Amino acid sequence: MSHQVRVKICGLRDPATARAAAQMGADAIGLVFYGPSPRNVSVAEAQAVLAALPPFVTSVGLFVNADADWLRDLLKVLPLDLLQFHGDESPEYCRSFGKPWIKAVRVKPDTNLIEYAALFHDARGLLVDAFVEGTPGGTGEAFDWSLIPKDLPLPLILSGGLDPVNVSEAVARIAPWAVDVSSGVESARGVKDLNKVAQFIKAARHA
Ligand SMILES: O=C(O)c1ccccc1NCC(=O)[C@H](O)[C@H](O)COP(=O)(O)O
Repeated sequence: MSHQVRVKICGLRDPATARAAAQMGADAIGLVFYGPSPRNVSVAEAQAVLAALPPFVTSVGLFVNADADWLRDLLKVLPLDLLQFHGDESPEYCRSFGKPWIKAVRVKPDTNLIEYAALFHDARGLLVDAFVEGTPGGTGEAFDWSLIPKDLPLPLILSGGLDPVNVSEAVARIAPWAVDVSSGVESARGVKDLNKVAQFIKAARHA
């Protein structure tokens, strides 16, 4: 039996937008903790977003080679459900926080996703994203989906350049466990457009 694809809206920064995205049917929301990103949030902003979420919506924190002590301290004051690692983190680092986590892989033509899945075997899923030199994520760029093997042994989260127009084809072709979007539902970098969020969720679910 096929599952209904889960939808994660990434890079939310304020409580009203996060709550609206959840009410539109988002299964998960992502909070970016990466200073150079236009979607970076402070601890206080993240706390406000979490407080505004209805139940059964997964809160995901995104990190890029974050200092382990800093992240441990963050988790004492921010009850994130899931950690998403976007840098060069090792499997040992990822599992050291005692929280469920997923690993992002930025796919190049020679990337072996089966090897990544073996290396990060205790991740809850593998998020595949476009490789863009110098930018660890949220680029709005897609990659060649034919590089994704059909027999990946971890739940696949497809991201990279998805938008309300291409997401239904992506779901139909790849059948991922979940889709993840940021730029494709924005009106400007870091500014979510709720009409696009609604269109994206509808298109993903009706693929
Ligand atoms: O969104 C960011 O600015 C970001 C910065 C650093 C690491 C990861 C980041 N985003 C990660 C995401 O989960 C995005 O949803 C994913 O990369 C897809 O982004 P997009 O192509 O813009 O939809």
